[in-house]
Amino acid sequence: MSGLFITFEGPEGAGKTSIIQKLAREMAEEGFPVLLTREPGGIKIAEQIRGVILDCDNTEMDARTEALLYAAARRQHLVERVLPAMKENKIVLCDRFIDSSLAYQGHARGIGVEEVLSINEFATEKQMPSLTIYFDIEPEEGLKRIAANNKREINRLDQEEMDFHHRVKEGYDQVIKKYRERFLMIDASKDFDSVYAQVKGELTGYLKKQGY
Ligand SMILES: Nc1ncnc2c1ncn2[C@@H]1O[C@H](COP(=O)(O)OP(=O)(O)OP(=O)(O)O)[C@@H](O)[C@H]1O
Ligand SMILES: Cc1cn([C@H]2C[C@H](O)[C@@H](COP(=O)(O)O)O2)c(=O)[nH]c1=O
Repeated sequence: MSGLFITFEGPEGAGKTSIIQKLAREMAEEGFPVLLTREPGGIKIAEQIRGVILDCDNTEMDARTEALLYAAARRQHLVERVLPAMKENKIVLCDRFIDSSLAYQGHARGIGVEEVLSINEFATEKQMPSLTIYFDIEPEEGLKRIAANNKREINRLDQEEMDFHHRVKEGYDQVIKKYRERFLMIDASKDFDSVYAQVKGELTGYLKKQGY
């Protein structure tokens, strides 16, 4: 398989989506073969599953049902969008992937990181990103940013209590320890331009090492 699969992770409101959108635009202008996509979603079936998972009315959803729905959306998105793009030598930039499931469902929901990893290994046939850029921010700060953005729709997971968001951060800390060599850490608490410069600098260095 050629191409590159790069994922972006972090708690709610860390700034991933805004930064990656600008990054993808600039990289495309510079001639890089970039594909920007997201999870859950990115293609029709996965966007439909996203609707079910994030619907604020679905408060009765069981934690394992939630984990399976994320894994199902991931499977379809991987085979329909990510892998074909990689075959065409594209650089796939994906807003969230398996690490979100390990942190949110595995740790924060209490299912267990290894249990959630095993259903995801089934879903992905062990396809992992080559690089993951982690947006490091305290949950309170990220949620404050979301609250200040009146265009952003609040979803079912945003509405979880503060303890849940702290457990998500703890979950990410575990995942980063487990896969240390794949992660690049970004201080996402800084202003937008500083965060963008950090991400662009790190990614450019990585792409050079990969022969781009
Ligand atoms: N460095 C920054 N400083 C202050 N505000 C920011 C910064 N980066 C992004 N924002 C703003 O914070 C809000 C959340 O950003 P964004 O949607 O990009 O985060 P996200 O990590 O994708 O969140 P989520 O995963 O919850 O969707 C937006 O209103 C965005 O404009
Ligand atoms: C992939 C994935 C996502 N989540 C959570 C994380 C967020 O709360 C939402 C997605 O919303 P965003 O605005 O696109 O970040 O879903 C999760 O719990 N598990 C996952 O695998």
